[in-house]
Amino acid sequence: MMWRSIKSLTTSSSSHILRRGYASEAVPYRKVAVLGAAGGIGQPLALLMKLNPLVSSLALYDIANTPGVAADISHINTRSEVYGYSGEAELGKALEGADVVIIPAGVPRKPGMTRDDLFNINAGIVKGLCEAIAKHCPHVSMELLLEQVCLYVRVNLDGLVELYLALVNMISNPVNSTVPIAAEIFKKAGTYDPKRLFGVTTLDVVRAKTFYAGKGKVPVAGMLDMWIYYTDLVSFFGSEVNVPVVGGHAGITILPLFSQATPKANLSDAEITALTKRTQDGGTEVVEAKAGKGSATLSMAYAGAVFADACLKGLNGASDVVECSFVQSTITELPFFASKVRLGKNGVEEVLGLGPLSDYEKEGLEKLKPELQSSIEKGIKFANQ
Ligand SMILES: NC(=O)c1ccc[n+]([C@@H]2O[C@H](COP(=O)([O-])OP(=O)(O)OC[C@H]3O[C@@H](n4cnc5c(N)ncnc54)[C@H](O)[C@@H]3O)[C@@H](O)[C@H]2O)c1
Ligand SMILES: O=C(O)C[C@H](O)C(=O)O
Repeated sequence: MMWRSIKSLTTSSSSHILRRGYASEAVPYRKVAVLGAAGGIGQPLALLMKLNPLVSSLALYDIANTPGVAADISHINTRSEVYGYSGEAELGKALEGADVVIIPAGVPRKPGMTRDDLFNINAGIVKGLCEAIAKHCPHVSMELLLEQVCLYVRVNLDGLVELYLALVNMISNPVNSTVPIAAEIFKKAGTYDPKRLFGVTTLDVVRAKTFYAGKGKVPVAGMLDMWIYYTDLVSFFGSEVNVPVVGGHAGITILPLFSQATPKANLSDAEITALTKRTQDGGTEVVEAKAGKGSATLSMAYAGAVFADACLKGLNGASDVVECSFVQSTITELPFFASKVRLGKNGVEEVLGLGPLSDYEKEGLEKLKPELQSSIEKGIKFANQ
């Protein structure tokens, strides 16, 4: 475990924490933990995070099978060091000092199931993991820290002052409920910071972009991105098409805003309706195609890696990073809502508004609210019972 001093934490986003000669001067030390790392999403996500040069240390945790995954991935000659942690007794070590914690732990759907059908199993898994996050890597704001300094700062065995902080990227379904569960667990532990909890809805955006580009006959990714991919992994993630997706992450709560898509494509109302439905049913399309062997894993790993990369860039001081995510929000009457979010050194720097909606999108927005509200309430109730 590599501990960080309070001095290094305060300077980490702008300069240099060098580790064993791997990092360049400009890249701060960053630890990413993946919980559920041996699973269908966890393995390819771990691979993509290993390719990300912003990652210094990669902690792979699962209830079983992580030693093999970690050994395998650790042989890849990229910057980060890889550690495998297996079983609950090792969870604390996996989490300690993490900057970003990604959670793809939990059971996936089978054909005929809704995401909410996963609630009974996944709610308990997420609750347990969030209790551990609250214990081992809670973030505290400077304000809270000054108020309650004794609670959150401790001196480690080497005499260094430690301050834990993490951005939590929740992938486990049903995201519309697991994010509120996490928020309640963190509140109970006194560590909740709404700027640091994210429901990962990037796969909806990824799908909307792909389907829109296909139908609108616009390039899905710039040639430059492809070229950079082969020459410089720093700029691996990126595409030309942009489509915001708002609401939540299940069925009609997924609301792609094709009226705001760029570049503009000439699509009829019927085509927009079909694209909206396909985006909302994208998860089910994969579940049915996999015919009982799980849900989206590879596209989700890509989406999870894109989102985690955005979080890391924000933490490192970039001020122009915008992604859609399901976060605590006041842009509608619902307490959590997915929309464009500007990321920065503190996680969420700004929850961006919805922008101008078409009549079709306004209708979709009103339709999704009752379902999203009830999924949020279900999560809150579960966490407090
Ligand atoms: N947010 C999204 O867009 C999105 C997309 C795809 C899948 N998902 C969800 O992600 C979850 C995982 O899907 P998958 O296909 O990787 O499933 P999977 O069954 O292949 O993998 C899940 C992994 O979680 C592990 N796990 C279970 N309990 C755990 C615990 N307490 N601590 C740590 N690890 C634990 C399992 O051992 C397994 O390795 C599902 O809930 C799925 O619905 C979300
Ligand atoms: O559909 C699922 O169950 C998995 C995931 O939420 C997805 O959108 O692919």
